[in-house]
Amino acid sequence: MGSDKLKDRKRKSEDVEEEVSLKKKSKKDKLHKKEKKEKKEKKDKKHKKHKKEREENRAVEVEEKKSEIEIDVDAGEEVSQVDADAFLKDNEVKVEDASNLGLKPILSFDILKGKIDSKILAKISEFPKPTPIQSVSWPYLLQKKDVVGVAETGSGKTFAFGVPAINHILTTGNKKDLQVLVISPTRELASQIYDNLKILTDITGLSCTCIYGGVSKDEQRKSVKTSNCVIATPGRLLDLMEEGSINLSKINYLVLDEADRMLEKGFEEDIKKIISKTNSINRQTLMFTATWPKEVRELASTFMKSPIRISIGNRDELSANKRITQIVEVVDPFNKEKILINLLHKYQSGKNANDKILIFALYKKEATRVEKTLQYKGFKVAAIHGDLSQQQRTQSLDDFKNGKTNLLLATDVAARGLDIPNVKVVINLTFPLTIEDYVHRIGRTGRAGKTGISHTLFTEHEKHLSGALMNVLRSGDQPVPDELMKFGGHTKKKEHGAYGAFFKNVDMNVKAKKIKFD
Ligand SMILES: Nc1ncnc2c1ncn2[C@@H]1O[C@H](COP(=O)(O)OP(=O)(O)OP(=O)(O)O)[C@@H](O)[C@H]1O
Repeated sequence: MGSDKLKDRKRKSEDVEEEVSLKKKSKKDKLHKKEKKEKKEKKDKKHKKHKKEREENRAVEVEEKKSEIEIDVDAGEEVSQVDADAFLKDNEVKVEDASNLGLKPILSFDILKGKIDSKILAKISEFPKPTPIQSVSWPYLLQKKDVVGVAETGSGKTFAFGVPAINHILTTGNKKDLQVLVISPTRELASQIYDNLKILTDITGLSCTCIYGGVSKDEQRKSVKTSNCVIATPGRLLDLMEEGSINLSKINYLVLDEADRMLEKGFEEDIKKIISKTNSINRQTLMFTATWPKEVRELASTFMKSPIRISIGNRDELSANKRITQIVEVVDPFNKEKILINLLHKYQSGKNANDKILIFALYKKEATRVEKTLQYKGFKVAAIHGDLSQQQRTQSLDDFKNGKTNLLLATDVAARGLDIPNVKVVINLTFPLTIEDYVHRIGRTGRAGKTGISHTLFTEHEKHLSGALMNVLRSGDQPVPDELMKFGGHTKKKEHGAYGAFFKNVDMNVKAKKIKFD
């Protein structure tokens, strides 16, 4: 009997165990099923989302095809072949165009009559004639081609991409959509491009927004909702994208201004993320710059469809604008500030007492120190560098532009693109980290056909760039000082002798550029 009871208890306990195990199994099964169901739902949802996106893109494509106006902007009969050839030769224009369209340049604004919006045309016709980069790029851009435009500093690249951009909104897709995006490396440059494009959007009843960091997001979030055109720096743009305040899916005209800088390490990943959210099917992509190093060309082509490559002046060799007189003085690094003060007295004396001078330092700390020294010596100087608030930066630039101060001390944040009227002299107190930056810095003078002077203090710390600098001097028909030649033909990119390589992402593994000597 005892053993029966034991058996019974054992059986019961086994039953309970089995039941528990069954329950566990069923629970596991249920969980598994639930997981499977959730996974399937997630997959379906993703699939549906992609399908919807594809359909939307296709709809945009169809819509655009329907509303696209064929613009025949070849200057055709209006410019004779002889005149076109002479123009291309005189301006050393190179057009690499795999499809051999061979469009003639637009040599006068009249040729654009009936081909672009009349209000835009009236506005730009306030200039005497298109600049060479405008003449050559407009026919291709108005035919919706991808274009890489390389032309010297101050040669009117902003309207080269800006005029077709605003005309594009008027002739393509839905006029309410956000179609044009211009990306720029600095806040000041974004704001300047905005000022230029806003002239065109205002007269055509369109809307434009500028997006950059250092200021409140609220206004930007609001105005982007009703904008057709956005000019942005990458950081703030990504910020607004991530929080869902801006949708780039209808962007079909994308410009990278200062394109080589935008494709450098440090910006590259951001740019990839941004571009991936634009309309990949119908996007016209443009890259404009004054310097186009080989290192970035391959990466650039991954974002473009059979781009037409236009260069004005011989841009294969890195060269500066020829209207700039380039003076290079080899100096002892410890004497630089004393020499600077003498130079300021020299360039701002007599009838030139009010001339605008832009001084470049390499680092924020250096700029702050030199600013204090200059103030102590009685100079009225404004400054732009990364340690200042956006409000202070904007104020400094405004004061310099409107002549409240005639001295501006800046880091490379002001090297590219800034169009400040009548800068007479650029002084490089400390040489930049790359030769491209040198070309951009000195390009703040000698703009829009004017002449200018650049005065560079070169020290042994920068001797690795002496060869590259000599080439730029030679290609600009400028004398090469004997003291510079003493450094030989070094062309290797390496960290700055005095400050190291902490200015920006400098890839020390990148092979040195091969630069030929005469
Ligand atoms: N067709 C034109 N004729 C005369 N001036 C022009 C013309 N188009 C633009 N400009 C003026 O030329 C100046 C320089 O133009 P912009 O700032 O576009 O130069 P950029 O080529 O972009 O220079 P950077 O390489 O330094 O960015 C501006 O003040 C602009 O208003």
